[in-house]
Amino acid sequence: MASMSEDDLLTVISRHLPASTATVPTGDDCAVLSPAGDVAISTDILVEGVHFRTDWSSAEDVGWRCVMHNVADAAAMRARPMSLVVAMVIPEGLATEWVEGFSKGLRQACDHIADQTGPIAIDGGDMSRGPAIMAAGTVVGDMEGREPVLRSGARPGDLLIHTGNLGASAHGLALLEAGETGSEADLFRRPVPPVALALSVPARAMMDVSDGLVRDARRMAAASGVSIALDSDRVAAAASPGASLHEALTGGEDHGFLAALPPGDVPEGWSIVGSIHAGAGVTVDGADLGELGGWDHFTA
Ligand SMILES: Nc1ncnc2c1ncn2[C@@H]1O[C@H](COP(=O)(O)OP(=O)(O)OP(=O)(O)O)[C@@H](O)[C@H]1O
Ligand SMILES: Cc1ncc(C[n+]2csc(CCOP(=O)(O)O)c2C)c(N)n1
Ligand SMILES: [Mg+2]
Repeated sequence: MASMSEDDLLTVISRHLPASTATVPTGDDCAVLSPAGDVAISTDILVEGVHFRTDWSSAEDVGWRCVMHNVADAAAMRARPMSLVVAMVIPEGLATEWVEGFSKGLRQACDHIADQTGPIAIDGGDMSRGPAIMAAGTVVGDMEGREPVLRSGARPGDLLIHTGNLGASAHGLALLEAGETGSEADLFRRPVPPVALALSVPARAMMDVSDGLVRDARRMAAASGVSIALDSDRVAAAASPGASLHEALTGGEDHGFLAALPPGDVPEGWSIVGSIHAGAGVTVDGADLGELGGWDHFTA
């Protein structure tokens, strides 16, 4: 690593990135994009020791997550994820192979998303030395003429629906902490947000679930000025097979989608987990949950 210049490292990284359709792709001071509609933009950081451990996740896994955490935010607005820039902090002594593997993971995730919703590329980034591995992705989403779906659109009478691997990441984390393996550990390493389902759902409100169902539902309830009633039987039925009810209610990082849908048919791939009412806050089976929460970086 010490012998590699920044330019050499960039050459290694670039070799693995997906082909771009950007008007000006990576390589200049900025990329230039030509979206069809309004732009949705969001950013998400992964920090070694906080979001991943290198003994639990390969470099490819971390690259994959960097893309998935970001594209989920774009899709949650009903924007088609079209481009990412990725800024990295690389500690001294980190093998070039790790950075190369990370780039391969970016590519694998972009290929997966491209298969679902169309082309997406890494159109730039930045690198610096620093004390721990960090990767900050910034996603650009193309609204393509659609109206954004906000957290504030839920109305009393709506159904609360979810799609994704609810609780899988939390269960996977528990498996890894116990030194065990399993399909949820794989989903922790490589979450798969169902972005195509988010882009097509006729929802009134939507968000990706990053900090846990209850905590994120509270955010939707607050933004919409409504109360959200979660039904534990329905949550358990919607949960990822190995996940407990507690993991489904409080686990984060699955990056599935939570949406408020006007009454009617539930689209394929989505499950009802609750309902929207007048009032405030979130209940489970009618009970106020007090502090039962989810992930908070500053109190965890
Ligand atoms: N440091 C910051 N400066 C400005 N805005 C911020 C900052 N951190 C968060 N925000 C904004 O606050 C809102 C809530 O942030 P939060 O990180 O909870 O978003 P989120 O979508 O729930 O997270 P995730 O990326 O895990 O899906 C977002 O609109 C985000 O852009
Ligand atoms: C090593 C390790 N320990 C704990 C966790 C759990 N974890 C970290 S951040 C987060 C919530 C989402 O954060 P953000 O909103 O920043 O995406 C969760 C559930 C992990 N992933 N890795
Ligand atoms: Mg989000």
